[in-house]
Amino acid sequence: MDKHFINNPEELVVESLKSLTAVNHTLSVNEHEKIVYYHDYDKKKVTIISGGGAGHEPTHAAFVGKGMLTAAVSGSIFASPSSKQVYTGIEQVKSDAGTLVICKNYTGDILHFGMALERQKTTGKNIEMVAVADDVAVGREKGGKVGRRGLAGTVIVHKVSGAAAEAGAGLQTVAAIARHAIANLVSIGASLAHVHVPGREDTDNEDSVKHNELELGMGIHNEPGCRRISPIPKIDDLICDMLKQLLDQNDKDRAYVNIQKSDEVVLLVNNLGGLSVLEFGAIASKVKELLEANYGIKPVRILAGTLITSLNGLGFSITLLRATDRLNLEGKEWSLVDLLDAPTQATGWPYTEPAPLNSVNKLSDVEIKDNTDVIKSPVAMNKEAVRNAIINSMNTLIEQEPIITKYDTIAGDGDCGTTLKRGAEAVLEYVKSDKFTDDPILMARQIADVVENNMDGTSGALYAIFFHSFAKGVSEKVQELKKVDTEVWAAACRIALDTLYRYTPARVGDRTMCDALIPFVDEYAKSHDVHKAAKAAEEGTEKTKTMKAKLGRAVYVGDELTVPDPGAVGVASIIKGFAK
Ligand SMILES: Nc1ncnc2c1ncn2[C@@H]1O[C@H](COP(=O)(O)OP(=O)(O)O)[C@@H](O)[C@H]1O
Ligand SMILES: O=C[C@H](O)COP(=O)(O)O
Repeated sequence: MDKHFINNPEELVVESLKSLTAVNHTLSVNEHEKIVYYHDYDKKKVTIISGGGAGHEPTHAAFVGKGMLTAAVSGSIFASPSSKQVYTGIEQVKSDAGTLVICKNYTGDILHFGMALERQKTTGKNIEMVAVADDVAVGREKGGKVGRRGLAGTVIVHKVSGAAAEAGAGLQTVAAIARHAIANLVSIGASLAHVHVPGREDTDNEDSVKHNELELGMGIHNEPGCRRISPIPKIDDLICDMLKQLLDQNDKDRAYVNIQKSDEVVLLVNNLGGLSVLEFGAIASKVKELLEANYGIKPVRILAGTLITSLNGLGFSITLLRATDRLNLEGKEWSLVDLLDAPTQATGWPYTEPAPLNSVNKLSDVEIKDNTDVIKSPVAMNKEAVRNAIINSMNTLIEQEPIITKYDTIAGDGDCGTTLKRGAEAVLEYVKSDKFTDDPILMARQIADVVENNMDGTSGALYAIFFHSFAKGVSEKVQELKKVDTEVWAAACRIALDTLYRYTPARVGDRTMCDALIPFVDEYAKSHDVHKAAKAAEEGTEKTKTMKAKLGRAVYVGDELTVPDPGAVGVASIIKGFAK
């Protein structure tokens, strides 16, 4: 997708950096050198500076804050900042205790950060530098002298380093902790598409990721990974493939960290910027499950979120940190998990209350027992007659699904027909099962439960309200009248409609399902004649063709509607089936 609101890359970077100082009052920004820094830092503690190309936000500037980075330097999109920028950044947060420079293992970063480091050393600065290389996608052979790329593990190094510095560790200790973390990190990504860099020509070409394929191990600058996969695999298969790349010790080309189920493992699932929160959440959940199912690894910490992106990259990455070892430095035992748990004011860090190691959920899910509160009917109904009537009704509704879908595609979002069909099929399954009962009160409640559990959207809600109230009405009327006949059904419908009125302002003339339901209930309550009532519903539905919608999505479509309201067609179909 090469559509952007802002196409000037330079403006993008600076304005994005400024946004961080807007949301975090402890930060300042040097716009000219594109440096975000924590201005209240303690000059007696080690400062941590990182940076790199823009386009990976929140990395790095959103990780600036007490307890994490002291400063971050941004280059242009996907390009390293200059050594002058880095030099300035180090100067900006110089400290008596020294500075640790963290960069990702990309040639531009290594050179520019390295040059700045050397220049700073000539001034006598106490300064160290580490380069993060956690990507396993490009194995040893292909990686050659360049080595592994830096991915989401970089953020973990930011955090453990910043926490150690905040705890007062000396520079050599902080650097050792950073190096230890780097040596225990493995990451891999998967992407469905390349990203477009704002301001650049459209980059679609014959090498672009095709619609039916994905790139396993794609880098965060559209770099190739280990292979293309087509067709796109099921997510479970893809995750298993990715976990194998991370954990398979038989793969000598990329077995970088030997992680066993006895280890303390931190899992980071990272959104590369373009996955919906919905889809990303599902992926993160599956990664956790498959890591445990296939490797017996239950992470002691799970981080999930958008931590290092590739602009709006349609993909995700998995990072594992082997956090088992404790480092004994400066007379203290340093735990990577404790350092990850330490608080920070950096707004980009997905802080959650640290759970005790290996804690388990203490609460069990409450279980609602089916219909234990239902009063037993004093009378039985003609079970087969009612079953057949319901079957006729549901089959009629199912037959109408295509036309309802057609109308809702025009007047709504096209899902009304399938919603109703799904509900009808579930009701059919119930009435044909041995759960179907001759107890009218229990039967009405079970129908309501089936509707509620199988229909969603507006229809699902309205039908569930109606049928739960209908069940309540059946219970009241059967106990009052000690019989089961059309008088009871009609009275229960009236009670149900009166309840529905409390949840929707829809009345006749508003172009909704109520244009069929209200005439039906009125006629049925008056004549107890389902055929007359079905006709009334049909007529009410026909009138919706010329109505102006006052409720539902049809309101947005405007006045040019000539089709009947899909919801009303649904109601009329149900009743028509009963009248057969
Ligand atoms: N406020 C409302 N009250 C009564 N019926 C409504 C209302 N809003 C929508 N409807 C009915 O719901 C139908 C659409 O159902 P459905 O597709 O489930 O809605 P949605 O797409 O909003 O979830 C409409 O045709 C109309 O008959
Ligand atoms: O954003 C990417 C890196 O930070 C820098 O990449 P580069 O080495 O191509 O300049």
